Amino acid sequence: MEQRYATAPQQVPSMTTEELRGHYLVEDLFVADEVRAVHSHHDRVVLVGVLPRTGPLSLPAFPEIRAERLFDRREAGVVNVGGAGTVTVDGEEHRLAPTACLYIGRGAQEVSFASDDADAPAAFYLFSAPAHTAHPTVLVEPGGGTVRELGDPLTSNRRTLTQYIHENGVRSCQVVMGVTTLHPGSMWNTMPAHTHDRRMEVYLYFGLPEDARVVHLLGEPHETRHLVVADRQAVISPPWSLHSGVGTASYGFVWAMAGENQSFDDMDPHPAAVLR
Ligand SMILES: O=C[C@H](O)[C@@H](O)CC(=O)C(=O)O
Ligand SMILES: [Zn+2]
Repeated sequence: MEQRYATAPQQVPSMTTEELRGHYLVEDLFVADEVRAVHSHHDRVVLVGVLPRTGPLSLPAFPEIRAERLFDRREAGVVNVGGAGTVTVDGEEHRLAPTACLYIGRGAQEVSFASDDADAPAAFYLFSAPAHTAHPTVLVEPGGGTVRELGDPLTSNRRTLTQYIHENGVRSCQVVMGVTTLHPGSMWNTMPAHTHDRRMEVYLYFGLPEDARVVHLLGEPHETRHLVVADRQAVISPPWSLHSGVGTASYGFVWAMAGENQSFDDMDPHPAAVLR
């Protein structure tokens, strides 16, 4: 488990490109036949990437959190950003089609992952946060959550946002999670941009062609920086950072938050004209 300690906005102006990427970009979460984990100390979120190709993979113990199992004190949302596959939680198999979401509640013991087809392997993305109680493990089929249509083709930001784990959907302690997919020809996400100082957030970009990139904006609204992001890379947004991006091709992303509240609309807008 890689440790990413929390950062303050005052650090951002002096960071080089490499430093910005080292703090906020997760480049290699999905490696064939491996389980990779990154611990962001912003709200103690753990990101895990699991890419089972030649056989099933089990979720290991992570000594850094001093627990026998990841779910001893935690919950997680899982979204499959690869081909179809299966997540088995304490003997119960859950089949995840591409972009399906599985919530795993506190107390789960044995968790394993498998792909249907080694030539189109599943890619399971876990977003885990500390949990004070156990909510039931629930599967949501692709598009099965609360759907919001956002943006306009004229501003190149027409997109479909699906909330899976949220206040009025699958229950959790902290995790709020969903998937946004851009319509063909639309390239901008989350513009106008926003911050939510009560929650951190992570975007995992997927479905981006190999030679395309997303230019992702971060930082305080009056002091923005950018990261050039490839497919299946994640960006950590501290609560004080905006998070928005534009692709050189269209794409989707898994967004997930944890923190003080689960109120999706508790956000402060920052129109384009105020950004610096
Ligand atoms: O706080 C909410 C998150 O940033 C995302 O849900 C926004 C998003 O997916 C979008 O505008 O497309
Ligand atoms: Zn947000």
